[in-house]
Amino acid sequence: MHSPTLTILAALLTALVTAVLYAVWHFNKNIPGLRLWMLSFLCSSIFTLSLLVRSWLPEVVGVAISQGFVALGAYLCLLAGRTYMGRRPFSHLYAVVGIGALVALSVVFTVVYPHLGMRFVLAGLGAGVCYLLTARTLAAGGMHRVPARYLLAGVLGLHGLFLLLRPALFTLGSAGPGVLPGAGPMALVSQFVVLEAIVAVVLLGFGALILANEFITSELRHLAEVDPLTSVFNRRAFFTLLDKAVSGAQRTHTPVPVLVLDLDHFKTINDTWGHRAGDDVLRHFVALALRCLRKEDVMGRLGGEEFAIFLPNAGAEGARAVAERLRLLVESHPATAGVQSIPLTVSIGIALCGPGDSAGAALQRADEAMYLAKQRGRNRVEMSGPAAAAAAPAVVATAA
Ligand SMILES: Nc1nc2c(ncn2[C@@H]2O[C@H](COP(=O)(O)OP(=O)(O)OP(=O)(O)O)[C@@H](O)[C@H]2O)c(=O)[nH]1
Repeated sequence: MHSPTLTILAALLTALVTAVLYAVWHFNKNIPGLRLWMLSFLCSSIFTLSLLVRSWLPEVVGVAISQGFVALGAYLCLLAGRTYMGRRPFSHLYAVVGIGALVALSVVFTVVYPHLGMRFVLAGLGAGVCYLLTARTLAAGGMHRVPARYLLAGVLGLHGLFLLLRPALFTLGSAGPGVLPGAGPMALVSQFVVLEAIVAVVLLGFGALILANEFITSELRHLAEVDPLTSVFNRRAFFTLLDKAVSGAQRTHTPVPVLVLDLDHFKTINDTWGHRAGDDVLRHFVALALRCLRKEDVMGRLGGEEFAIFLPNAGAEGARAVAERLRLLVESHPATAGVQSIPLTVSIGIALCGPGDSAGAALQRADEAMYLAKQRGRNRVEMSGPAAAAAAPAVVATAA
């Protein structure tokens, strides 16, 4: 295909991708880095447009615009990647100095020592390094969390490498028999370079959209699974996770201890200190509880001031020890409302979810054990029948 036709195609596609990213960003302004992705594509659009009007501009102006916007676009891409990954942005001073130096050198190699090859090297250098750094930034972390990020990192890495190696292609092309652009190997190289740019624009545009989609999906999952007040799992998500843990444990015939925890006299706390202080107490309680748990233990809020925990790798005795530690920690760490402290205690029921048992039934038994703890004076740990037997010879109930 004729090179100018390819350039027009590249300009149209880049403008289209920019418009799509703008629309997505307009309705999802909370997606980190999306505005920067969009601005990066805007720079690429200006660059491709500048190629189309190049013959009407003084050469030095065309070169300065191209070099400036290619480098700025790549830098914004790097910033977008870092923002998406929650990394600190660079000082923009480095970028201003770097881009300014690239543009100045390009002008030198246009006006003072005209050298097309050096201009290609300069254009590829700044942008190539930025794309490679973006690829490295996106590839950091765990692949299992956001696999699509790796696709984008791969495309960015290949594009960055191509930009760095591109001058070699032109050297090869100019060594061929037809040295004029538009004929012979040089024309083929030019077409290949524009084709690569078109493919890169489309893939990077898709990559940015996939990232945006991934972010929205994980936000929705978070909203659907996590209790907004305490940031532990909500009732539904806790049940799902417990069900999964119970099915896994039944295959290995290891019972899963389930704890139901209910704050004592929470209504009085609300009535005395106000609902907002009550909310703070709930968060304080969760923070204390998490201090007693291991990484694999799961905590959820069943509703109000009632919570549940399951401990996948603890037996009956281990569960009892955790519950007792938690009870003591809560008792010895009152919450605070301003300078005053709010005394706090918790009643805990434990049940074991063994082979042939269901998550719902185990939770029900743990709930009954928790009510027994309430009846027996609160600030206690009680185990339901089979769990108590499994924890023997430990004393069944612990008085406050
Ligand atoms: N601050 C706050 N209070 C809540 C929330 N959810 C439920 N509550 C309150 O928690 C209180 C629960 O009271 P009760 O069920 O009587 O239980 P209790 O006072 O802890 O008594 P016992 O459980 O028998 O020790 C009610 O006053 C609810 O309004 C919440 O998200 N924030």
